[in-house]
Amino acid sequence: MMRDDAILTAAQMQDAEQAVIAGAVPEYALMERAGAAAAEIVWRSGGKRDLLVLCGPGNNGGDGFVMARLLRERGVPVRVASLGDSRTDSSLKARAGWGAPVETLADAAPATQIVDALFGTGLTRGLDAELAGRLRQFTERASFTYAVDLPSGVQTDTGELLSDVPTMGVCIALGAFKPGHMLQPAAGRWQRLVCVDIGIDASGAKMHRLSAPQLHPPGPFAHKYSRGLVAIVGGEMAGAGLLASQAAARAGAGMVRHIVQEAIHQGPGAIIAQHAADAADVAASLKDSRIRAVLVGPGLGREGGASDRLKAAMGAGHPLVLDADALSLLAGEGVDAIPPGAVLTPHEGEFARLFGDLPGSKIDRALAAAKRTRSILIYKGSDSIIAAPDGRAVLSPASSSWLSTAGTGDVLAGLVAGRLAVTGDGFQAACEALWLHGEAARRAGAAFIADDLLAELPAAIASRL
Ligand SMILES: NC(=O)C1=CN([C@@H]2O[C@H](COP(=O)(O)OP(=O)(O)OC[C@H]3O[C@@H](n4cnc5c(N)ncnc54)[C@H](O)[C@@H]3O)[C@@H](O)[C@H]2O)[C@@H](O)CC1
Ligand SMILES: Nc1ncnc2c1ncn2[C@@H]1O[C@H](COP(=O)(O)OP(=O)(O)O)[C@@H](O)[C@H]1O
Ligand SMILES: [K+]
Repeated sequence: MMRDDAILTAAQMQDAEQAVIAGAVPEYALMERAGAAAAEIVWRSGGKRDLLVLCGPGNNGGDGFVMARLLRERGVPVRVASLGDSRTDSSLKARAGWGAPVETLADAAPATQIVDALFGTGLTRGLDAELAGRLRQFTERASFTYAVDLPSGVQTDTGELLSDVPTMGVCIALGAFKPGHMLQPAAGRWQRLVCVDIGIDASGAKMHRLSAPQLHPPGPFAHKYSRGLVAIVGGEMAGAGLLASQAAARAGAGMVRHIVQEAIHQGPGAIIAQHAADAADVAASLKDSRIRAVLVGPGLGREGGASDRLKAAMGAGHPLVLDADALSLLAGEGVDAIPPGAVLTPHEGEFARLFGDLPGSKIDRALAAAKRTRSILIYKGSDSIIAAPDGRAVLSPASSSWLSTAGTGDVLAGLVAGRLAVTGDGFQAACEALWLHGEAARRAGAAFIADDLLAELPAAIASRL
């Protein structure tokens, strides 16, 4: 049955649909389910306001015809405009079920509500300019707008906009999310995204939407070491390391040591500053079998002894989180220098420096990089992706754009290290950290700075216990 966080590509969706059809559910029955579920959303949202359904030639258009029929039965004043003939058996059947006149897109008058059932997963190229323009006109004149499965013009598997796509009110994903529902720039093209069950089995999906984690308070016999000791190897810029240290501590680690280059104590008393002037000192500081995670990168710098400090951190044999300057330094050496099993947190620039110009969607690129390095990747951005070498991927729905401020990446890296120390599992730690990061940003509201995220973490964690 439907997992409400599964993400399927167009081809995987087709396979899932074929599996249901092979189980003796006719394709048209699936279309009826899709149309009924989408119609229910329109009904709840727009009630009896006048509605124009725009139908394309394929099964997306078929869903539109089913919606039109069902909403007419509920007393909604419905009109349908189509691009031309319906070209699939199921959509012809749905059109026959509508059984009323069909207008042309050129002649149809606007309406208070618009359903875009022009193209879904079968889109092969952008809408021609005239059609895209007409869709935009209808959308701009309507108060309620709905996209069936995907807004027409969105490439299902990459989230690219193949033609102009107006922002819709509600996007109704059918049966499972598609990559285009999570990836930019498509992911900004609606105000609300819902996924409706049409009875396909997505339990084998390897891609999921990031969901709220289940966290646990420390047990009664917990102590600071049992909860996880994190070491953060800093360098030139102590501020970034401090942000990361506090995030690691607030993520639930029992103790955080900030291994600093300059012997100046900065930051809250709970963070233990440990002076390590050079790489040998760093190596000595990390000779502690109680350490469960080492983070290196935030504030490390790239000059002077930064590279040696990085090597000392990587050589200590503890579970690793590599961020920021660590990634840039490693890019200079080639990806083979990255120890397998680490968690890497590159933004777009760091990713390009490390892996060059990989082909495919952002998901394809993240998965290829995870496989190549045998590491867990958080490929950051407004559509962050967590990828594992075994092909698992978790996609974050767009989080607060206020995160685009200096230091938020350091907070994320600290959260990953903290959760890694607690859980011992890089993939789980990445998922928990990314969710906490987004949730802290949501709670922080507008115009926050990276430090403000730290104060929101206890409440974000408390909400998931
Ligand atoms: N296959 C199934 O079992 C089900 C499919 N469903 C719906 O079917 C959709 C996929 O249906 P289809 O595979 O028929 O594809 P679509 O309905 O998305 O569109 C494909 C048709 O449009 C044409 N086309 C593509 N891009 C075009 C462009 N830019 N300009 C003009 N024509 C273009 C194609 O040649 C093809 O004829 C899903 O998104 C979903 O809405 C649902 O009914 C549920 C069941
Ligand atoms: N427009 C945006 N919308 C949502 N999240 C964003 C946006 N821009 C950046 N982020 C997030 O903010 C963080 C920024 O990290 P990074 O680029 O490493 O910055 P810094 O190194 O200054 O801390 C990442 O987690 C990234 O996913
Ligand atoms: K559509």
